[in-house]
Amino acid sequence: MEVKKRSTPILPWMRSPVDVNQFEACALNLVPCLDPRLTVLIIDFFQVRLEVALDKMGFSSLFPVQVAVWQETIGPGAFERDLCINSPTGSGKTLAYALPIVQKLSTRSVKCLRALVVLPTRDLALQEGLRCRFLVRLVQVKEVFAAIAPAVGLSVGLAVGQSSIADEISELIKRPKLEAGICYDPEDVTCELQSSVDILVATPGRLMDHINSTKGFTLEHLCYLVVDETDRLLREAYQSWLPTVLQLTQSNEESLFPLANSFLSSTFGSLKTIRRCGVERGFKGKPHPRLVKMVLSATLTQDPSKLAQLNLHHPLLMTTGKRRYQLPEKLESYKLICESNLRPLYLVALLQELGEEKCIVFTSSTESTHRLCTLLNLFGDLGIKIKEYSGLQRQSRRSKTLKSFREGKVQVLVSSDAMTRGMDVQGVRNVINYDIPAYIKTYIHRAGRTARAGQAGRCFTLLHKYEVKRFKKMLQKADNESVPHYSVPSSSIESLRAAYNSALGKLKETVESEASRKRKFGSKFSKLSRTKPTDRDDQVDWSNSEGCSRIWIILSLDCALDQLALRFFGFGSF
Ligand SMILES: Nc1ncnc2c1ncn2[C@@H]1O[C@H](COP(=O)(O)OP(=O)(O)OP(=O)(O)O)[C@@H](O)[C@H]1O
Repeated sequence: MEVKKRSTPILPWMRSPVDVNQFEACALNLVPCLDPRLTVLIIDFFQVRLEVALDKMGFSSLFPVQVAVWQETIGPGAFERDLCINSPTGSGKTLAYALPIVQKLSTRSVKCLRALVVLPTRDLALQEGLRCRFLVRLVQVKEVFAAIAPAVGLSVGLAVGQSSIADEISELIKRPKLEAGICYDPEDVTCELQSSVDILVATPGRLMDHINSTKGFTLEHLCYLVVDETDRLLREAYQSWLPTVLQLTQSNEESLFPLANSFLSSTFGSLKTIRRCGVERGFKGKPHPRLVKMVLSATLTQDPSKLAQLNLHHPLLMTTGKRRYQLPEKLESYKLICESNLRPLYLVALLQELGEEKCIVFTSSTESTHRLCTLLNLFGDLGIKIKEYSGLQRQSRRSKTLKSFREGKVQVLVSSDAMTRGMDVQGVRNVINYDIPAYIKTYIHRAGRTARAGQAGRCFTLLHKYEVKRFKKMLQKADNESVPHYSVPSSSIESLRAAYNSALGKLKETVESEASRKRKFGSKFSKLSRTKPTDRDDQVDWSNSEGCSRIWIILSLDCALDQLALRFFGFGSF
């Protein structure tokens, strides 16, 4: 009997997308209308100004998705429609939106906040793993803007809660110079506050903090809103940031009546913002003032109710190929079948085969990341530097590890899903799924840490024979019908057995001593929990009793798991 496929409802505009595959990379000197200041290095010795643009970033051409978006923004499309961009990991989505925005703003005369890029994050310490992956992504996005924006006189800011809110405010808002000895009216001072940035990359939590409490912070002049990692961002409300931003940027009546507008501006100052007007299909020739939106992901949601929240204007879907999920073109996927209890052994044999190539090993939880990394380091000298990268570690430690990995001082990172989205580390040749990912989206984002920017890469998944069917079905969703089998020579496995058994013995001791340390730390922690919070977005809210009790639960759970692993040393946790 033929099984009927369940069809997911899809929005009408999604049925006729622009296929990014139709576009070819384009040399920078052939990109139409590209501001020359963005392609050359400007050095101004007198003002000690060094501006780094695309050339200096090592970019000589635009990638297909960047060309496609350029066409719809600076090219004939002229930003007439909101864009939904679904393009594989590592295909260059960041520059695809950064470049047209910077080009468009390059002619602005007054500095004010005109472009906002929002990326997801979590505010609770329990979800630190998720926070850290997005924090890295946020910084990367800011760096892309910061590499091109100064060349045309624009400045970029970051609002993520890494520094104190006071420091962030001083970076984002310019205060008027006040002369000593003069008494100023606070209202006058507030009126004089100005934005120090044209473009802001922000997390929803910190954005809301600035909207609610930072004097001089306004979205009144916002022209461009980018929602990166859209599917993740729309999954949660994040303090209702989206309805708030949409409401604050709604075109008000006066922008439809230029005379009223000029009256207001002459009364209240020289700066006025008239939202873009476009005469478009479906608007019966009426101007439609609006904020331009660009939403992006490698796994863009097709859920109508989620997309409706964005209030998109005549949206245009830009996607790669026919399938919703696409893997990078030069990614090779392999499966490696082994018994569950021998997985560490197979992993070590595989790592030895891969030699010094940069590699990320993904596990399904922070706990198994920790144990696996500890075990690998107890194997004796493998000749490979292996480090843990997990949400249970301090931010400073993670940053240090990531730096060493980028510099090639560490070859293997063992990570939970803390690194799956957005992380861009050059030269990662291999990704290994030590635990099979639960969803195709997770597979895509994990595998997407390699084979970036048109480079080749491999993704290995360790599987028990009973998992093969599920794995195959999952990869079919990304049009990956056959995943070749990768075999490790049995001689390699045999030669590692003795080292494995000894490593397991040492792991038992390590786990025991860690468990007792954690118990001690736990009692200290209860005293600590009464200390005062410093910054909401940055740290755990210690005053929040729910936050504290949740941390307690995770610590006790971790101790319990340690106990369990010791008792049943069949390594269920691996
Ligand atoms: N035109 C270009 N020429 C050369 N390299 C580029 C170009 N555009 C982007 N890159 C590089 O490609 C890599 C991937 O870019 P980016 O992080 O923007 O991809 P992405 O599509 O956002 O990936 P993900 O979905 O995983 O976040 C980066 O290292 C970036 O520096």
